[in-house]
Amino acid sequence: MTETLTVDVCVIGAGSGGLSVAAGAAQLGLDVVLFEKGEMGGDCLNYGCVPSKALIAAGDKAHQARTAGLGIGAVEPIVDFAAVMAHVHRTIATIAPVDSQDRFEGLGVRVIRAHARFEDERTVVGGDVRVEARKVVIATGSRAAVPPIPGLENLPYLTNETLFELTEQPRRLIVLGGGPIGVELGQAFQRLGSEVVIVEAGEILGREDPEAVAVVRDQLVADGVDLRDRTRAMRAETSPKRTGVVLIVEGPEGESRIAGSHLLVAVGRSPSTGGLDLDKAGIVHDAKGIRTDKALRTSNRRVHAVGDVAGRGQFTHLAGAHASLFVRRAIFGAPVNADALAVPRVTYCDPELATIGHTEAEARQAHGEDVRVETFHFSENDRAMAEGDTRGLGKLVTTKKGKVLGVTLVGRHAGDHIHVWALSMSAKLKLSAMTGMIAPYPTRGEIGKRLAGMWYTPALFSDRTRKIVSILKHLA
Ligand SMILES: Cc1cc2nc3c(=O)[nH]c(=O)nc-3n(C[C@H](O)[C@H](O)[C@H](O)COP(=O)(O)OP(=O)(O)OC[C@H]3O[C@@H](n4cnc5c(N)ncnc54)[C@H](O)[C@@H]3O)c2cc1C
Ligand SMILES: NC(=O)c1ccc[n+]([C@@H]2O[C@H](COP(=O)([O-])OP(=O)(O)OC[C@H]3O[C@@H](n4cnc5c(N)ncnc54)[C@H](O)[C@@H]3O)[C@@H](O)[C@H]2O)c1
Repeated sequence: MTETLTVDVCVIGAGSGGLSVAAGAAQLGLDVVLFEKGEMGGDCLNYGCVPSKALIAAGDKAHQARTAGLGIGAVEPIVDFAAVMAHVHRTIATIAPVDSQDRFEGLGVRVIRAHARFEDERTVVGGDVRVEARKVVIATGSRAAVPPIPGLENLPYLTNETLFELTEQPRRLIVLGGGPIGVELGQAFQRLGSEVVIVEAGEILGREDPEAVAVVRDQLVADGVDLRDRTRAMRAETSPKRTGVVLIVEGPEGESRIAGSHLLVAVGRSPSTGGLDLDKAGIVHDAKGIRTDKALRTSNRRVHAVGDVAGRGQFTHLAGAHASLFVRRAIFGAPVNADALAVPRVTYCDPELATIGHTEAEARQAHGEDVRVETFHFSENDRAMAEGDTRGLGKLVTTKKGKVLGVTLVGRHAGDHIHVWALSMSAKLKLSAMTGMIAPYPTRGEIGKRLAGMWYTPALFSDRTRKIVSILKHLA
């Protein structure tokens, strides 16, 4: 028998976005229903950020052993793949209680483990429950896009949803797609001892600053990854002995065959809108996701969309930011603007590549001549020298008046050093705030202050300043 609930907020999807909405709304005293058809925690916890970072950490350990240096002898590490995967799953299990049904029920949320869909403009149904809500939030995320490559459908290819279930280490892993997923996981598997080939239709990490990508590329090549840029997959076949896969590709040198024991498809994501019956609720959507305005409202004014499904970027921290915009707008009525968020992104390869705002190329396209770029290399950072790892650089992109348009950092722990720029951009701080900050020495984080300092250097040590100093000297 169907139970009917009337609530304040109905959330569909218990991933990064949906859980943040549900927790926020419930803790503010609202009645909340949360539908989840799969695992609590969604992609990030179960098939995305968490397992991938755990795997990358194991790959990093293997790499450190193999390369050591600074007077420490390198050794070829013994990789116990089953133990590595046990670490991956232990990490998921350790974090899982934060996203669990128990925790959310403890917060007062009614959690329904079922597929949800719209029955009409104001009703959501799932399992044995019909929900009428003042506000509905769609937070159904995204899934790996599978390209229409002839033969692929007949192969046991991997995606992020199946990769972390592997019990045997791939001997030779073909990674289709050189975006963040392909590069992060490709490098991790190579370092764990698999042979990895990355097949990329354009350039790897094509959205990022080419100078920064070159640093990552050099490391991937040094690790032994076989990088095939500007290479398109034309067909896929089972290998002659049926023990693996063969990808027939067209690259700069013409057509060739790449054989592998496994194939990982990582060519982007498709919004999870299937089976929601969005049309019954009058919700406009397309291949990029559900269309939303700057308050994340869909074409049905009762319904909002947050996270990957909103087609505005695919990051856990962005889904979280969307959730907080929803709470501010829909619950407190405050004005919000999802188009104006300063969203950092980090690819957790080694060295890490972190960006916020415009790259240099994007800034030049948007601002023409009104662009200044300062570049500082880790080869001039004392901590990097002490650690014997001077790979990488930072780039600060501003207008000629000093408005920060974007920052790119590539280097060890770059993801931790982009935070200060995320604060600077979200709080719209002046560059002088960065030079006025005392940065502890010696840290890689000093790169932020150095970049800002470089921006002022020409004006500070100019003839005009010298003249002022000379006048002040005589007045003193
Ligand atoms: C390999 C990989 C690595 C990643 N690494 C990072 C990283 O390091 N940092 C980062 O910021 N981002 C990373 N991401 C991206 C990040 O995982 C996503 O941006 C994030 O999970 C999006 O959250 P979400 O809430 O929008 O969707 P999801 O986490 O996908 O959650 C959506 C939930 O909705 C459920 N659902 C769908 N349809 C229905 C329905 N009809 N009824 C009920 N439930 C439904 C799904 O089962 C799912 O649990 C990574 C992604 C991948 C694939
Ligand atoms: N560290 C992180 O924050 C992190 C990590 C992983 C994923 N993510 C999120 O997930 C999203 C999806 O990642 P992704 O790497 O799957 O997608 P992506 O869209 O970022 O990159 C996919 C790559 O595959 C290439 N490609 C597309 N079709 C191809 C084909 N047929 N043959 C060869 N190459 C092809 C594209 O040129 C592109 O470079 C990311 O954009 C990011 O938002 C974030």
